[in-house]
Amino acid sequence: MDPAQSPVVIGVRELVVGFGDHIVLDHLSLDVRRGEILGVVGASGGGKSVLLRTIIGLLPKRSGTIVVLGADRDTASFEAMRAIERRWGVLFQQGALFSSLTVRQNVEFPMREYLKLSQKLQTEVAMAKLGMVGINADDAEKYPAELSGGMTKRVALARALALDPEIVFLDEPTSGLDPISAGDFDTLIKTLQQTLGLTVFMVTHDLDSLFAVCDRVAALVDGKVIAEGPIAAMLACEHPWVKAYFQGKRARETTHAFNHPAS
Ligand SMILES: Nc1ncnc2c1ncn2[C@@H]1O[C@H](COP(=O)(O)OP(=O)(O)OP(=O)(O)O)[C@@H](O)[C@H]1O
Repeated sequence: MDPAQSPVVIGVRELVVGFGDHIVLDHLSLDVRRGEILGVVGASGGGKSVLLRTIIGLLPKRSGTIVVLGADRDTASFEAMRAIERRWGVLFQQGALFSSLTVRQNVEFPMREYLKLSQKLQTEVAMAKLGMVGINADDAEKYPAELSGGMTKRVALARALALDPEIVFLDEPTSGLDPISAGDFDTLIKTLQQTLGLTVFMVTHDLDSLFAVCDRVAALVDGKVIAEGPIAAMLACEHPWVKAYFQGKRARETTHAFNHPAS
C-alpha cells in the first residue's frame, strides 16, 4: 500500500515541550503513516531528539496530544501504554548498549522486560535478530567495548527489533560511521523496513540517508515542522532554511547524484 494512503500510526498535535523558560517544541504537529520511513531534519539543538523522546514518553510535554498506535498517553491506562510500548523499538544516539552485558544479553534485555520466554528461546530469538542485522554468531558473546562503531549500531538495531516492533525510532543511526558503513546501514534499514513492514521515525543529519531511504522528510525549525514531504518536494521548497539545507554547497553533490543515478 502507498504509505501516503496508510493509516496514521503517530499523530502529534500542537505539542509544546520546554525546559524552564526554554521552549523547544512550540505547537508542533506531525503525522507518521504506517509503512513509511520519515526522516526528521533540523538545525543542531533544534529539538529533533526531544521530539523523539517525548513521543516515546521519556520526556514530559507541557501541552498538546500524542497518539501512537491509537493510544494517547494522557488517557490510556498504565497497562495499555505498556502493551503499546512493546510495539515499538528505539535505537538511541550512540547505540546506548549496556556495557556490562554481552551483545546477546543486550538483545535479550527487552525480552526479559516484556516477555516470559525461556532462556533458550530468548537466546534463539536474539541470535536470529543479530543475524538479521549482519552480526556473526561469533561476536554474540563480546562486550560493547569490543565492538566497532558500525557493529554497535547494528547490535542496537537488533535490540530495537527484539520484540518484533511495528515502529522503529532511530536517533541519528549513521552518525559517527564512515560513508561506506553509513551506506551499508542505510541499505539495512531500508531492507528491514521493506521485509518487516516497519514504520520508521528517523532523526538524521545525514543527507545521503535522507536521499537513500526516506519516503518523506519533515524539517523542524523554531520548534515547528515548517515543511514536510517527499525529497522532491523538499528540493522544490522555497522556505529559506529548507533551501539552504537541501541546496547548500554540502547538499549539491548528493542532490546531483539523486537526480542523475548511475546507470
Ligand atoms: N533533558 C533536558 N534538559 C534540559 N534541556 C534539554 C534536555 N534535553 C534537551 N534539551 C535542550 O533542548 C534543545 C533541543 O535538543 P535536542 O537534543 O532535541 O536537539 P537536536 O535537534 O536533536 O540536536 P542535534 O542535531 O545536535 O542532536 C537543546 O537546546 C537542548 O539543550
